[in-house]
Amino acid sequence: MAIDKAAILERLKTVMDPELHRDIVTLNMVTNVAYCDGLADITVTLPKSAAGIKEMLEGRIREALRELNLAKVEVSFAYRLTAAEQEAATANGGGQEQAEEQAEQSPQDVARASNPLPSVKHVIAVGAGKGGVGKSTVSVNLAVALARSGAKVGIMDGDIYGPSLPTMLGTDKLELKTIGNMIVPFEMHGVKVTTIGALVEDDKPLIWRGPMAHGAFKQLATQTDWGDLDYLIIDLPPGTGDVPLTLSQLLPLAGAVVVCTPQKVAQDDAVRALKMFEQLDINILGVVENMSYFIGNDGVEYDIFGRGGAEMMAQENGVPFLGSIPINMGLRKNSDAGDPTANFEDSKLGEELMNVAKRLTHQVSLSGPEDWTPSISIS
Ligand SMILES: Nc1ncnc2c1ncn2[C@@H]1O[C@H](COP(=O)(O)OP(=O)(O)OP(=O)(O)O)[C@@H](O)[C@H]1O
Repeated sequence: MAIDKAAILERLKTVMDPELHRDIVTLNMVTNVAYCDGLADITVTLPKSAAGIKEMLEGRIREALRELNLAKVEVSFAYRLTAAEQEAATANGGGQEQAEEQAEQSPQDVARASNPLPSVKHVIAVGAGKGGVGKSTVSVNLAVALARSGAKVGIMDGDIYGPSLPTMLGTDKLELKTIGNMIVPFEMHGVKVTTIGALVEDDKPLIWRGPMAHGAFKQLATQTDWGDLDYLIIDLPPGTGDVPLTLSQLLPLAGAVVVCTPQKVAQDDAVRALKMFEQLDINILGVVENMSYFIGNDGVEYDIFGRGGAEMMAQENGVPFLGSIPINMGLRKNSDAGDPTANFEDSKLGEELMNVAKRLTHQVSLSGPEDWTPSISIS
């Protein structure tokens, strides 16, 4: 068998990242492969925070290349700094050169260089480690809260496997319009909305293979006529799959919000989502604790799932906490009825939702370059 760079890359595609369960080539971690006369030289670039998996990865790489019978394999590691780490290195004096040397092209660098949505100021992804924790509910209510505060807001159903936005925003009976090859977004509750749900038949199972998922997501994001937006919220599918990877390479993000319920099992999955965003070089804007507590008819607050669990998880992982949303029957009913505006007529719930949005805009203002000031202020 002829050995060349392509053959080495093929073998490296069998090496999986232990956290993300995807291969290191697809994750863009293999930043250099050189081969000559039986000697292979491989460079793997990791986020600094993943330095601990270096030995394990090296072992897996050597194992994967064994069947090529190479005379010698050199594996070296480089580390990618987050934007905050690069700034800190520069501020510490003399660190810039080192930071530049270490900074490889991350998926977000690629997205920043070719931003297909320059009229959108801040793209915010909303993700969760697992389904059913209220990711779509939080996405919708954040979008409406931001719009009620005067911002121009769009929301996109990136949950291409199980779109909930048509029901939650009441667009399910509406017909999608296009002009030329551009989708005209619905305008509901003060928010521009686009969803894969409008492009496929109801009740049809949505099965996408990797490249199809990539194409559907890309088309929805870039072929919607968003106009000027302050915020574009993207409701991601649950877990750590193809879509976040596509997103990280496609759009420069202000960051990601991770939704989590308080239970320990939900926290473990949310930590996986945090790690995924970190590895894709996506800034974490914060964690939202959904279904935090329940207020009974007796007015007593019941901590059904262990209120505060997600906040503690956020603290332990050094990421901001954006606030708690209670279990609320009205919230569920309004979601089913496609009427999120009604959530803001309940003073306690409305206040909680507005507070989460306020903290989010604060984190966004901290996340970007200095000229990225948020265009609204929520009091
Ligand atoms: N705080 C809450 N109080 C009451 N009901 C809620 C709350 N949050 C979510 N729900 C309800 O829970 C169900 C699941 O919520 P949602 O669809 O937002 O979850 P999800 O994490 O997006 O799920 P998936 O990713 O599997 O689509 C919905 O019926 C929603 O109305």
